[in-house]
Amino acid sequence: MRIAIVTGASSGMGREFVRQLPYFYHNLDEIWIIARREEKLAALAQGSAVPCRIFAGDLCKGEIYQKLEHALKEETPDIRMLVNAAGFGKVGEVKKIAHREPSAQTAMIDLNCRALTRMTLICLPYLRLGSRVVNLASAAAFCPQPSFAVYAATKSYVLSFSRALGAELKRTGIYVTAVCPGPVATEFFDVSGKLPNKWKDAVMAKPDRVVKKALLDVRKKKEISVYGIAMKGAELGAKLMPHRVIMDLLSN
Ligand SMILES: NC(=O)C1=CN([C@@H]2O[C@H](COP(=O)(O)OP(=O)(O)OC[C@H]3O[C@@H](n4cnc5c(N)ncnc54)[C@H](OP(=O)(O)O)[C@@H]3O)[C@@H](O)[C@H]2O)C=CC1
Ligand SMILES: N[C@@H](C=O)C(=O)O
Repeated sequence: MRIAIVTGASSGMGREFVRQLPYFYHNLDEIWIIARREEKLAALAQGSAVPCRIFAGDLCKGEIYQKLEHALKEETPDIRMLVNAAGFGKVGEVKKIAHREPSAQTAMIDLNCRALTRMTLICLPYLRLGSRVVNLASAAAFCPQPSFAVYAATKSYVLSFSRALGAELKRTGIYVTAVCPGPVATEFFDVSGKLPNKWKDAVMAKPDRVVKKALLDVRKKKEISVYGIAMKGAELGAKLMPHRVIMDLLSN
């Protein structure tokens, strides 16, 4: 059985991957979709061109992994693609977020880093020649971001992990792509709170476009997928400019 697994499938870019995957992979038997909101997953499954298997659960808790591992052992599928899209951010200074929502920042690390890693480790034995791992990092991975500190740090982890894993797996014909968009119009900002920088509104991208570009880059076996000229500029800027200068710019 040939499958794709998508976390964070109930909204935003995860959902968009599920919608677009059948056009990029014509021979998928199933897409396994993961998130907490079962009703959203059910609605997505209903309109899907490929049968979807729903795994409803919290990736910060153990139960969902047990369900998934059980299903993997039963089916021994060929995972053509794992998309790790589940993630969230919180805007604000570290101390203020800690006061307002004491567990939010460690929960961010649990989901954005720990859960993504755990999903990858569980799926690795089922990846074959030509399989892909697609990790949703962010342009926030390129440089530390005041008022987005923990979030940007988790995304640096995702980018670093993805690149190193990709280097390890390349010889086995498995390719890893870190997707690094700037702001994308999804439910992300309902959870994260108001954008820290006004210019981000001006470069807000549409999720279907970001995901289409990501899937094209995945096909090309690209290590990093960056959507749009503004974020390509941000990537280059973070390579050329001292991060202290960028952090000062972001703070103003
Ligand atoms: N939007 C943006 O500007 C950008 C987003 N990203 C990254 O892209 C990824 C997707 O974000 P995006 O689509 O924008 O955001 P959304 O908020 O639309 O989607 C987040 C997804 O993660 C799932 N999720 C959240 N918490 C958990 C949990 N504990 N267990 C299981 N699933 C969970 C949500 O489902 P549910 O609530 O049903 O569990 C939802 O499906 C994230 O990693 C984000 O950091 C990167 C760059 C830019
Ligand atoms: N890239 C976005 C989040 O990941 C942002 O900078 O708002």
